[in-house]
Amino acid sequence: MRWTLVVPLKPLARAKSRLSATAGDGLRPGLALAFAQDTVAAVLACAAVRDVAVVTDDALAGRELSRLGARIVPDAPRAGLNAALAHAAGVVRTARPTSAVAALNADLPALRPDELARVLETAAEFPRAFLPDAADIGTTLLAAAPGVELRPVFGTDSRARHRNSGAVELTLDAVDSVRRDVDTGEDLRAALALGVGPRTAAVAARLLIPEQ
Ligand SMILES: Nc1nc2c(ncn2[C@@H]2O[C@H](COP(=O)(O)OP(=O)(O)OP(=O)(O)O)[C@@H](O)[C@H]2O)c(=O)[nH]1
Ligand SMILES: C=C(OP(=O)(O)O)C(=O)O
Repeated sequence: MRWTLVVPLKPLARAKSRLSATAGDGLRPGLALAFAQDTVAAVLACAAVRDVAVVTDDALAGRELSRLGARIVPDAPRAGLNAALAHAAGVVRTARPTSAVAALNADLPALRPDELARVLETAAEFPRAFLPDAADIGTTLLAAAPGVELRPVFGTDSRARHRNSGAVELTLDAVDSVRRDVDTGEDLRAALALGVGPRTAAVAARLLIPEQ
């Protein structure tokens, strides 16, 4: 089974607010874009993925991510993350009615295509399945088989909320890169230790080595 992935991204100026102690206003939007670029590049390199739609109203991110090969879906109905994901899943299914669809966060700069492929292969065994984040509190991926509605409930305590919604929790070993979302400075250090993509590495180098 090959998948269509839906990746949500807020406007860069507002993204990654919890990284403000690590990256000032000058660098944070670029860091959020670098995370999204490295995430989308890894998704597009994954053999289990047919195509990627990024849900965003950010013009710069839209240009840069479509250059990588993503389709850009405008953020509608502008009622937050879950409404945007549900809308985008509907849009991609209009084009491909029988597609398996998965939502994946845009803040996975250490993402490895082979690990994503293993997660998607396992998700394909269930109508709906999700992968908890590295902290075991949130969610990095929510998958729906062909013909099954995505019904996303990302946000606070989304691991419990996705479990309560009937989605199957995936408990795989050695898929750390798919679970390693970056919300804080400590998360960024953990992602750097796993090994991040080239765009995040370049911005992180500027963060850690201040310019003269
Ligand atoms: N399209 C879209 N994406 C969103 C929206 N809200 C959040 N996202 C994206 O969903 C994922 C998780 O978002 P959050 O944790 O709420 O925000 P964040 O920018 O990652 O981090 P904080 O600002 O620190 O909360 C990220 O990929 C965000 O860019 C929204 O309203 N629309
Ligand atoms: C929105 C979520 O991600 P974050 O950890 O970035 O808040 C979530 O885990 O449901």
